[in-house]
Amino acid sequence: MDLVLIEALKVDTVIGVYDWERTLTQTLVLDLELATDIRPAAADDDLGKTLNYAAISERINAFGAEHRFELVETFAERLAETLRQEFGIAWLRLTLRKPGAVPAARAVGVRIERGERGSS
Ligand SMILES: Nc1nc2c(c(=O)[nH]1)N=C([C@H](O)[C@@H](O)CO)CN2
Repeated sequence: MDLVLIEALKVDTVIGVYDWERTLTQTLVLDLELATDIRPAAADDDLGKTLNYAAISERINAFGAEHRFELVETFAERLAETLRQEFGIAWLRLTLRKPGAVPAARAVGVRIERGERGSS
């Protein structure tokens, strides 16, 4: 199975468990690997036959503006569900980093994989 990639996408959102975090916007950094078969799009040179990484990136930014979760786990899980439903993504790997959350670390976060990854 082939992959469409989105790397180091910055997403502004209200996120965090502490009171001070409920009053401001923070920036998450997302990496996504999205399984698809790129051959139909490549054969016809047709964007309509693949996953449009620009449209998906816009949707992720809108998702960040729409929601105010406490946990990065919740953001990742709900975003994965939304993208799989809306874009028909069979399998994805999502890495979500919250830079600055732990000052001694470059970033902290979660990585999830959802769906069935095809074999061809
Ligand atoms: N596993 C998690 N641990 C923590 C989270 C989280 O979302 N998942 N969040 C926080 C705080 O919001 C932190 O980011 C503030 O700096 C702490 N631990």
